[in-house]
Amino acid sequence: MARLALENGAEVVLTAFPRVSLVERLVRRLPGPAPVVGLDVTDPEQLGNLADRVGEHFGELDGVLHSIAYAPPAALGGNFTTTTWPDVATTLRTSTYSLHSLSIALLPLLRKPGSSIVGLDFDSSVSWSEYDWMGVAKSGLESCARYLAYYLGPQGIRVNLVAAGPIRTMAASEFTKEPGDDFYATWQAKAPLGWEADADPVARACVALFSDWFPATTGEILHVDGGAHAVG
Ligand SMILES: NC(=O)c1ccc[n+]([C@@H]2O[C@H](COP(=O)([O-])OP(=O)(O)OC[C@H]3O[C@@H](n4cnc5c(N)ncnc54)[C@H](O)[C@@H]3O)[C@@H](O)[C@H]2O)c1
Repeated sequence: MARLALENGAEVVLTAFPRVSLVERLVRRLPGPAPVVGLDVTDPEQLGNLADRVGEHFGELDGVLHSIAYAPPAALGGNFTTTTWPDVATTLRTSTYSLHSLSIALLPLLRKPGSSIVGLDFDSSVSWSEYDWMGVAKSGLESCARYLAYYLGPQGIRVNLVAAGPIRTMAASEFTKEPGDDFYATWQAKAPLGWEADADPVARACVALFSDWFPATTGEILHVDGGAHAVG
């Protein structure tokens, strides 16, 4: 996403957790400079000074991408019926409430009217084997996005989600650990357009939602999954 935005002339600031140095190393591979600020989205103090820290780089933001999720292993992987509240709470705080906390923390910097918040979602209209409490968190994320759309709309700020098909990332490997579990192949077979588990179409959809090509769209979930959500 950052690569695509930079290639298209945007300026980008990235947040990093847990290690800023790791993201700074990744940034060196990008086609242009992108400042990095540390952010634990569950830490009220870091959220409280986020606008100041980001503001040191850019006085105004055209958009915010929420690409944050975490669930402890005990909240994933078939543990749904035995997960305890502290693990559920961590999942919801990091993966659901963070859309609210990140958006509100950066609200002073968001251009009004005309800016856009985009979050990454995974279809939560059905339960998925192994996804467990992250599925619940994504349902909450979808609702949170609709409420933010309602409350921020009058300031001309749009809030939308991109529901992506599965992409091979570190986080995704947490719930596709079983050797015979070829979730990706199943998805590819189901999707009318096929599905290469490639992040590029997902990044393109995010950039489109940030652009002025969706000026009247908010509270929406845009599926970028090869069409898998639409077929039984
Ligand atoms: N990989 C997939 O198949 C897939 C599919 C649909 C949606 N998504 C969503 O895309 C987003 C990115 O996930 P990913 O798969 O690229 O995995 P990832 O592990 O690369 O991304 C998760 C991100 O959350 C950040 N994070 C975790 N805890 C944090 C905290 N306390 N404070 C701040 N940041 C924190 C991590 O630093 C990491 O950058 C997530 O919202 C995920 O649910 C992923």
